[in-house]
Amino acid sequence: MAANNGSADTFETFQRSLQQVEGATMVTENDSLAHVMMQMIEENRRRYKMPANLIIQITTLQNQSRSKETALLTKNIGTYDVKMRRKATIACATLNQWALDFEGNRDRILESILEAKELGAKFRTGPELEICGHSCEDHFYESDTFLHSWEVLLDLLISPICTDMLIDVGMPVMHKNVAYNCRVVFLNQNIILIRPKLCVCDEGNNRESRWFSEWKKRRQTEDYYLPGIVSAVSGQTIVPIGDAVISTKDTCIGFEICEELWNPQSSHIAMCANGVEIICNGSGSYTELRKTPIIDNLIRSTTFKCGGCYVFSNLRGCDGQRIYFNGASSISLNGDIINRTKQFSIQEVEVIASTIDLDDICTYRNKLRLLSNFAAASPNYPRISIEFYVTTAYETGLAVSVPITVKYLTPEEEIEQGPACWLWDYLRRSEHGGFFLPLSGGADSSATALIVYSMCNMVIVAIQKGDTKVLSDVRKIVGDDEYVPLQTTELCNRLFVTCYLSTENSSEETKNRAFALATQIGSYHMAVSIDNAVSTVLEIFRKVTGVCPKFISRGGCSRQNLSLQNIQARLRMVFSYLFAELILWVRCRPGRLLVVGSLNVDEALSGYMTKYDCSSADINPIGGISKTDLKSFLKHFKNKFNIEIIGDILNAQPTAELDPLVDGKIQQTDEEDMGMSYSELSVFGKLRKENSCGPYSMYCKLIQTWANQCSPKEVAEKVKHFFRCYAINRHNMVVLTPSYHTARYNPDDNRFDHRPFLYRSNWCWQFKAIDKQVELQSGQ
Ligand SMILES: Nc1ncnc2c1ncn2[C@@H]1O[C@H](COP(=O)(O)OP(=O)(O)OC[C@H]2O[C@@H]([n+]3cccc(C(=O)O)c3)[C@H](O)[C@@H]2O)[C@@H](O)[C@H]1O
Ligand SMILES: Nc1ncnc2c1ncn2[C@@H]1O[C@H](COP(=O)(O)OP(=O)(O)OP(=O)(O)O)[C@@H](O)[C@H]1O
Ligand SMILES: NC(=O)CC[C@H](N)C(=O)O
Repeated sequence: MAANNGSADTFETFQRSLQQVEGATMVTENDSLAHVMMQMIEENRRRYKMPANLIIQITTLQNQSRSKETALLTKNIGTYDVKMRRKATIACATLNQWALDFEGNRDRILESILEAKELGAKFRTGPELEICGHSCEDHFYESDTFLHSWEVLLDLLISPICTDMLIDVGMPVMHKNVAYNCRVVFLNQNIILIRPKLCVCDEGNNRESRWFSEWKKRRQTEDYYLPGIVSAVSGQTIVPIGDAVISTKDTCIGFEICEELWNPQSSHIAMCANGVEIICNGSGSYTELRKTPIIDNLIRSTTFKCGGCYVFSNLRGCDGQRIYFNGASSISLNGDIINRTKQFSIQEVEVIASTIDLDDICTYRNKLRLLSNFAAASPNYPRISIEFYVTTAYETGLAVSVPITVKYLTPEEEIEQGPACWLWDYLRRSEHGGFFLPLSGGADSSATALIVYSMCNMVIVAIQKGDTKVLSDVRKIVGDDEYVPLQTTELCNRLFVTCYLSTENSSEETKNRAFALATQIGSYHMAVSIDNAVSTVLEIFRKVTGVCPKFISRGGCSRQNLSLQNIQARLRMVFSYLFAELILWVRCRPGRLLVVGSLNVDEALSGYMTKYDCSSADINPIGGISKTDLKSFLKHFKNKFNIEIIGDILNAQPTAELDPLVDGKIQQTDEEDMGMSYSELSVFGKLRKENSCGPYSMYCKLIQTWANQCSPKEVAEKVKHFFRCYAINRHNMVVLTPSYHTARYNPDDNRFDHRPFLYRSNWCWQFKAIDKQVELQSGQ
């Protein structure tokens, strides 16, 4: 029987809710308190068309104890606010997608949706272009890429995993023959909105405007005609495409796509001023040293200035390019970061969810008088309204997420982890059996070896944490279905072959250092003499020409000297490829190894390298890192992993060891050969690329920076020498081994640093400008 004005089912639900409230006592149908409560429930239900269970649940909040009956009754009006609080759980996915891997991408998206549900979220957002992958590049010209993206979306629409959740995915969409980079928002098989990117990114490694146009019609939508395969399922023919926001029954959600956050006129400002409470940013932001705190600060300042919740969902992984997406997705509320995924991880799918009290946004914004006044005058946003609640009915027990303190990785830690993750993705995706590295015992190849070791360490940690995907990948790589790696050094031995390739000019010191490092990290190490090969090549030359080149120290000229150096260096490359191809065959394992190169930024810039020697490999994890940053990394690694030999490696003078030794001692040093120090090279490299300095402006900057150590004339000579070497050797950049993009000083000609490779190397006009300045300075 119903109690008074309440229906029987309302009363029962009320009873059940009370049972869940700690300290609450049971009530009978004729109980006076119950009577009042039932009246309230019914009234609220009528007035606000709210589901009964939601009202009951919130109402019982006030009913902690029957002994407080009077207090409760007098607080009836007050209960009103409590009932209206809106707590929403929002999920943000970080996914390791791969360009054109539609199947894998779909599965990872589904997994993330499942995880989001398990975390109690009613809304899930994901990274930019997650369906097709970010680095499809000129595949965005192909209609197949659009077709297959719709096919994946269809799979998502019909998947039972996706029901009763508002979902937002990233994919390319062609509208009126124009390609847009979009978010597609759907709910229960219906597409709610297609939101195209408003400003595309052409900075750094990004070339988005090559494939996508910006949606220029601000605050406008048009009809998008759905492909037949999607219409058949959703029953919709047209859906809105454009710059709009979504109104649910309880909040308003808006979208930005990656670069829009960086836009000085970000649309989140107008959206926030229009009452949009949750803004999702699906991102494809690649990593660079020291970049992550910059992104977090942008996000934090967004919600600090405008209030609201900003959900930044980034990609992770090497999706087929030199860049690495590092994850570090975050959820920010009213100026604080409240949740965040890891920066660098080999976990393919990582979902975070936060519960936020949306009323905290109203309160925060209401206090921002500047925003409120701006908002009062701001024009309206087109709203797509849906019959859906993002807030949850059973919210009383939901704890809201609180601000967290983010601990940022140091640049050294970024070098330890970023390239290691990139190598891991490259290895498993290219289906190789491991890596081969010519290990000289010098700083560069040793740093490279340590990055491979770091990769093995991350794999071990992930497996110990129960990551079955990582375990199955390792098993595939080593060709053993039963294999369970237990220790980093043991895994390193399976995945990593190092080789010291000596000539008569190699010293015992470097040989011993290479051996010691290999032993300490556990790599499968070999020491091979290539002297016979060098003499055989020279003998062929002698037979053909009748002469044989000599080192300067043995009476030859510099040309002969150089050729003798280059033979050794280039033969090392030949042997590296031979061993990489066959060493797994020798070890009775299937497959072959990837050759890893270890040329650094400064050598690339100055041209202190032999074209097609060990600088030519399959991939290079340190090709975008300067010697200065590499040395700090080595120091950090020594302390963190306790690898003693790194100390000796750091103390050694960098040397190519291509000139003859005298009494077993190294005569040649890199810095003497190059005529500049590595620290000077780091300065030149940064000014050239990051500050876009030509010779003249570099000189002008350095006469100030180096005022205490060099005269203007000396500065001029150093700058001129650098630019001469750079101009003569720029051709090397064209054939640079693909390397992990690390920093903004990267000289990679193929993607990041577009320059000619045939220069007038005397820079006569530019150098005259410098000379004039030197004269002026000297006359002062
Ligand atoms: N503008 C241009 N466009 C296209 N190609 C151009 C070119 N200018 C020269 N070339 C060609 O490029 C090639 C350059 O000669 P290449 O054989 O590379 O060698 P090269 O540049 O003559 O000398 C290599 C230098 O690197 C040093 N090195 C070598 C190996 C290892 C290390 C170490 O640090 O461990 C140092 C070595 O001591 C020497 O000083 C030649 O074939 C030349 O004709
Ligand atoms: N004896 C060697 N055995 C194996 N590889 C070598 C040997 N000498 C040179 N290499 C390869 O050639 C690359 C270029 O040599 P380079 O001297 O520039 O680097 P490094 O020896 O590692 O470091 P550093 O410049 O500090 O001496 C090395 O990184 C290494 O891969
Ligand atoms: N994909 C993008 O739009 C990149 C945006 C931004 N400039 C970044 O580097 O993170």
